[in-house]
Amino acid sequence: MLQRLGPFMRRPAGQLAPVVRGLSSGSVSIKVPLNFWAGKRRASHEKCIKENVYEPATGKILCHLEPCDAVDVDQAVKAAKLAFGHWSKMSGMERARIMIKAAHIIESRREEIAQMEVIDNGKSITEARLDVDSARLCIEYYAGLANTLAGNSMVFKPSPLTPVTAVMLAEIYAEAGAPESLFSVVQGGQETGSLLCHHPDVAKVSFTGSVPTGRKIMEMASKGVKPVTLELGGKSPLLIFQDSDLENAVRGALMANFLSQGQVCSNGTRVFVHENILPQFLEEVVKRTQRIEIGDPLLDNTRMGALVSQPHLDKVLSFVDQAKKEGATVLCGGEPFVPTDPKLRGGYYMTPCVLGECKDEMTCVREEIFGPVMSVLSFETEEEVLQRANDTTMGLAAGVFTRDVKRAHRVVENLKAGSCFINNYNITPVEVPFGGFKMSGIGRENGQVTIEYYSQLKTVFVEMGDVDSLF
Ligand SMILES: NC(=O)C1=CN([C@@H]2O[C@H](COP(=O)(O)OP(=O)(O)OC[C@H]3O[C@@H](n4cnc5c(N)ncnc54)[C@H](O)[C@@H]3O)[C@@H](O)[C@H]2O)C=CC1
Repeated sequence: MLQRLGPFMRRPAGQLAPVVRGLSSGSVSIKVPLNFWAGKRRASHEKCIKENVYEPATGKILCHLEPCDAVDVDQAVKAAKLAFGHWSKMSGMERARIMIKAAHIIESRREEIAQMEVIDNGKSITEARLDVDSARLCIEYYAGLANTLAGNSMVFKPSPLTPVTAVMLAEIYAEAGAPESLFSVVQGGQETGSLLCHHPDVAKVSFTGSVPTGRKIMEMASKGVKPVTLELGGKSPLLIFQDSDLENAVRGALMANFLSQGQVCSNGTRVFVHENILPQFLEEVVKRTQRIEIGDPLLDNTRMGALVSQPHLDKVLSFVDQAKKEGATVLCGGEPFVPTDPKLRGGYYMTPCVLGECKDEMTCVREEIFGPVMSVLSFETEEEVLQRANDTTMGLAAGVFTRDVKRAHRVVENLKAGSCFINNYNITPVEVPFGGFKMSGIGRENGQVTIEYYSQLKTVFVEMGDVDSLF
């Protein structure tokens, strides 16, 4: 494993903390370039201003980001175009074999990739392992479909806050035998992103991020009349009826709010609870929220790691302050958290928060916070809660807890959201399409339908007889 981690340089031995299954928080410093095209890692061609990238768990510098400029983006796109030529001439079976090989490599390097993801992103190792599994399953699923279809090449720009693991994926595809530059990585922020959107050889733009940025992406893509897939933000409702299994409803509410420190687009952050069960629900949900183990995300027993950056942590905490000013009650959490381990003191931690006495018009109920903050609201009737649940510009996901099957289906039929969950939340198997209604996006990821968003239909007429001319 350490050999595989060769490119990631460890700090001097004296600074090494006890190793947790190979890596420990604060022990990694990456010196190798993070762009990848034409078969290898590359530095940006100009000596540009390097930006610091911080490890969320410790606040230490993890690596430096060299944003790609127009020349780099052009090279990467041209190389991807060449790769498309090779890939699309291969048989479906050959493409599927390469994808399956990539999935095997991911499986064999699961722990190493998961650890780098934790170091890059700050989420707990338990979640990161599941993420690696879902990446593998996704590739396996589409390998199954690849047998009969044409393939694409892709130039991927990760978030400048988490640049590390996408390059590992690029290396894995190369190792699996994919044509050079089939999957390339260019690093950078909005300028690099807009260069990609405007590049004449980019045929399709797929974007995951916030609604305001998604709007800009769509505008840019429209200049070249390019199709877009947009996976944007949410403010999803979770409806808990009086006849729910309370234990499962509480579990569902926690899963709907606190995975990845609340940085999950589909989170059910507006939790509507029937007024008759509100006190029991709040007591249980607060008790369990307070028990969530916060700390070193590389430790197995940690359930909540660090938020992705200091500015983002500040933003989430300011949402909690704003909620207090607008009359919500902080039932637990919502404070910066400083772990006892000295190496984690500079990390971006907070205690998960439950807000009570929330009202529909409050900022915490209307705006996406993208942090571990659950807003709880009470309701009386099904009709009322449906109207309030749908009263949002977004529509990514929604959930309902009830023992009444008829009610469950009636409610889901009326919820305006792309993914609806009955008696569970945040389940996203790769076979099932995922995407939003309203301003939460355009198009779908996962499932067979996604193929349509990444394919062109071509109709070919072949005349076997004579042309029947009117002239
Ligand atoms: N629907 C979905 O599947 C998912 C949606 N999200 C959403 O993403 C958001 C959080 O992610 P962030 O990275 O903070 O979003 P963001 O919108 O700030 O940034 C996303 C990406 O866009 C790039 N970018 C920013 N401005 C740009 C511009 N003018 N032109 C081109 N590129 C630009 C950034 O460099 C980054 O890579 C939340 O709203 C969340 O709900 C997150 C995960 C999944």
